[in-house]
Amino acid sequence: MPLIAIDNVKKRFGDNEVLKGISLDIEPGEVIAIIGKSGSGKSTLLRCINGLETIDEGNISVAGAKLGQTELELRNLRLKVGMIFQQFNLFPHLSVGRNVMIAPMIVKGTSEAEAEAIAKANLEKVGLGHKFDAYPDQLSGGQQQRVAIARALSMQPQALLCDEITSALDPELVNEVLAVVRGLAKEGMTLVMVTHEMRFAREVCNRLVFMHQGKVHEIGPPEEVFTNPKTPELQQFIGMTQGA
Ligand SMILES: Nc1ncnc2c1ncn2[C@@H]1O[C@H](COP(=O)(O)OP(=O)(O)OP(=O)(O)O)[C@@H](O)[C@H]1O
Repeated sequence: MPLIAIDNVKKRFGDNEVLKGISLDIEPGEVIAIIGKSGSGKSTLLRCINGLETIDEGNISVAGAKLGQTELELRNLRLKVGMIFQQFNLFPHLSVGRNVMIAPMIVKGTSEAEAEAIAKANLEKVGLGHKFDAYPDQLSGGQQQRVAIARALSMQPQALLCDEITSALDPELVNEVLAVVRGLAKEGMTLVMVTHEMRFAREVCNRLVFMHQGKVHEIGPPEEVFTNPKTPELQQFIGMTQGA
């Protein structure tokens, strides 16, 4: 059974139909990169999977449970699927450790002692165990994004959605974040990433989804998609991103 099943999903903003019938099954442990031009609907698709946007038609289910549209159902969904954004959105007045502890404590009622243990383990995992008591403004952007990853992991999600998580970083900080993602992929975490890091997508992802004008235009293993694009739209996109 797929972990995430997306079936003929349509999404409109006013007259603008942004997702025009997306179907995609994501298996447990798969690492999927979503690529495509600006405005093709990549972020909207991720936000629909996480219930941050409602859908107009179709179905999404996660771990066999259909994505409902009530606030409670969406909240339960967000417990299963974590999301990391371009902006790290850490609380500046809280220490790194508290930033990671707070979601499980508030959302799940995890005890402070348990939340601390989980936070420490996840900060270790992203290479920042020694920064537990530091504050976000004492960290580089790459380190802050790694804290955001630890924060998402602390909710013990079944899948992680990553929306251009390295786009706000200086180039020299990109690799430390991608290394963390690579580690998660190796451990078997299900990952769906919107990314412009083509080399990373090629090396780490099982499948690549090329979106064009609100549709899955091409899909397949990265080698196949990159070396044998079937449509002129993908050929043109690959030409645009060469060297990325
Ligand atoms: N909240 C919103 N209200 C109205 N229109 C929106 C909203 N969010 C997205 N859109 C529109 O939906 C379309 C797709 O946007 P989306 O952000 O999903 O594209 P994208 O492929 O992720 O692009 P980018 O690479 O630039 O982030 C765009 O035309 C955008 O203007």
